[in-house]
Amino acid sequence: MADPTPASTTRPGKGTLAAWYTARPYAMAALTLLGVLFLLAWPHVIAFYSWQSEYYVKLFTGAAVSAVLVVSLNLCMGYGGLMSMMHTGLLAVGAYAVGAAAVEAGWSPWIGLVLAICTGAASAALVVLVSLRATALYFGMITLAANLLLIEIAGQWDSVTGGVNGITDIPAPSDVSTDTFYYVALGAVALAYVVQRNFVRSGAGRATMAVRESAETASALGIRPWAAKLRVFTLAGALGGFAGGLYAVQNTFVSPGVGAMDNGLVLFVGLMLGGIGTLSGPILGVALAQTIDYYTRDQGTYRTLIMGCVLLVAMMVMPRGIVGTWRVTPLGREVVGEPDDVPVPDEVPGLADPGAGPEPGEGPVLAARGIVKRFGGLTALAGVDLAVRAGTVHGVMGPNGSGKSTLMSCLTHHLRADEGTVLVDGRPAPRTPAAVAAAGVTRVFQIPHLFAQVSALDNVLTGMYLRSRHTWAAAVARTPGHRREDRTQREEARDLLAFAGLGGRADWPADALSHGQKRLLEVARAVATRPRVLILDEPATGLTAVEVDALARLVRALRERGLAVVLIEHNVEFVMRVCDVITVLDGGRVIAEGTPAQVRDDPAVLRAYLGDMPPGHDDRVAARVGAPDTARPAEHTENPG
Ligand SMILES: Nc1ncnc2c1ncn2[C@@H]1O[C@H](COP(=O)(O)OP(=O)(O)OP(=O)(O)O)[C@@H](O)[C@H]1O
Repeated sequence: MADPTPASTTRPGKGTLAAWYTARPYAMAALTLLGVLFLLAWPHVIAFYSWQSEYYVKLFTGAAVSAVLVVSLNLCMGYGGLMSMMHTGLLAVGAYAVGAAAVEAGWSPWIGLVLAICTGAASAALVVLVSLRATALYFGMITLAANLLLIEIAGQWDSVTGGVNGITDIPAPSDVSTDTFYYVALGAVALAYVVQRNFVRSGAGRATMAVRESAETASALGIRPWAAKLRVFTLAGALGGFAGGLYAVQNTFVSPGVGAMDNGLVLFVGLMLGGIGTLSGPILGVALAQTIDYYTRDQGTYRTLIMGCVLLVAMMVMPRGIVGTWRVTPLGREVVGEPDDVPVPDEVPGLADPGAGPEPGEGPVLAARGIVKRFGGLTALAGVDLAVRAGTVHGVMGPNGSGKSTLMSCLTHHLRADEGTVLVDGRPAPRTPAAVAAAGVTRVFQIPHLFAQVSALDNVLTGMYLRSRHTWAAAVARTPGHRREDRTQREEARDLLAFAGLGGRADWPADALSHGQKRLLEVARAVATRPRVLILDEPATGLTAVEVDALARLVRALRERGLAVVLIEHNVEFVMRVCDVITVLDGGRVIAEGTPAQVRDDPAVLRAYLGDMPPGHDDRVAARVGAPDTARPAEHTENPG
């Protein structure tokens, strides 16, 4: 099964490798089937060979419980980018939930397992909620503190946890033999794997990875970083609690020692050895780590040392882990189609249906009133007004450092203006960038902000996050409604890519595209949000003539469908070609506004670009601003801002 994050790609080609690429899915399926059959047959096989078969079945059950826990760790660290040092704590929380339910309350351990999932999720959610503003490093430290706190609570809360002695004699569910429980644990691993896979392939999973890559970009697509973190860590907590519940049932006891940090070493070894951020790697890795742990069981204090060395070597020699490394070898690479010429469609269905929020009225769809922005002693914007109307391409020009990007950041609330207001449809814009995007104002940054490791298609699908009508729980359960929506979104994303001239590269990782293709992909991803205002910050930089044409076609198509496009651009020819209105900034002030023809001949604009010059030197402007006739009288609308 291919992971959603292709590490490296290759073309089908010819010869032996091509034959291998054809045979590979079958070979992988056969290998997986063999592995599954071996695991299913294990209790019978070992009963045949050993009189200690129950011990070995329990050993495998323990490994399965660790596999559930490592899937949980992979979800938050690999896909969510959230360092967790509290996974042994989550194991303990789940184990105590089962212990307390079964021993203290006398409930069935099965009910205890449900309770374990809930308490694991609640503990993880609480940790995220108290660390919303924490950076990655501090988040890791907070989880470490949380783990210590959980162990302390377990040791002190005698009436529920049994204090330092813990809870013993947790009854096994009736009629469940060692072998049956082994199969239950195997089923739990399969369930955890499916939950993980469905989540990372859903819109919520793509949003999680978007936040991991860049919270700023994710916000511009309407993804709330805190919500994405809360979601993935809560899901990881639920799986961690589930693993803890299984642990308690298997071992029939739980004590504060279960949460001890050193128990987590085997998890980290498994995660790094198998391949963090891959679907199957961590499960394979934890199986290997458990095997090493088993064979070093008689080494006393050296056992931890050996594990530590394995972790170190794995990280130094194979930082991608076994699965990650396999996937960058010629044999394991993801095969993508040749970049064939997919015809450019005349229509993209989704484009005709722009925008969240109310219908635009007569007034500007996006407006700035008196925006002032200072960086220390530097006034980057000194009272800028801007009014962007639906169905227009509004250019924003100005020399370097004139404040264009700062203005865009203030419009989308990526930066907070010191003075002034931003209005969307005449009403004050929401406070956060994600909420501004949700209100229909999307932005493409000056420096490409793509999700490099995922495919072009997945990048565009990430842009559709806001439009999903299904919850992440529906995505994890793969309900029929969610599957239908997924199919429709994929078709639309492919159409959009084709419309942007990237039809043949939908399955390529974004990283493998040329600079110009990356810019176009970013625009396509922003269009996928179906904005009503699309802000493009220097989109034509570094594009070839063909790519500039594709961009111009896209921009015109958006205007025809009633969108407002705000275009910051230094490519004057491009601006003159596609813009209806142009605002020119200089020194943080609006110095001119009008049609391309008006702005082109404006003396203030000429001065801003060329400095003061003697009369009659307007011909220099023809080269700089692209004016065919510089002798025409200036008719400009000056706005001193
Ligand atoms: N985060 C920041 N901290 C300090 N100064 C900043 C910051 N961002 C921008 N500036 C300054 O504000 C002024 C306006 O910068 P801005 O990037 O908005 O200009 P621009 O017109 O977009 O320029 P360019 O065309 O080169 O991208 C510049 O003097 C810049 O150095």
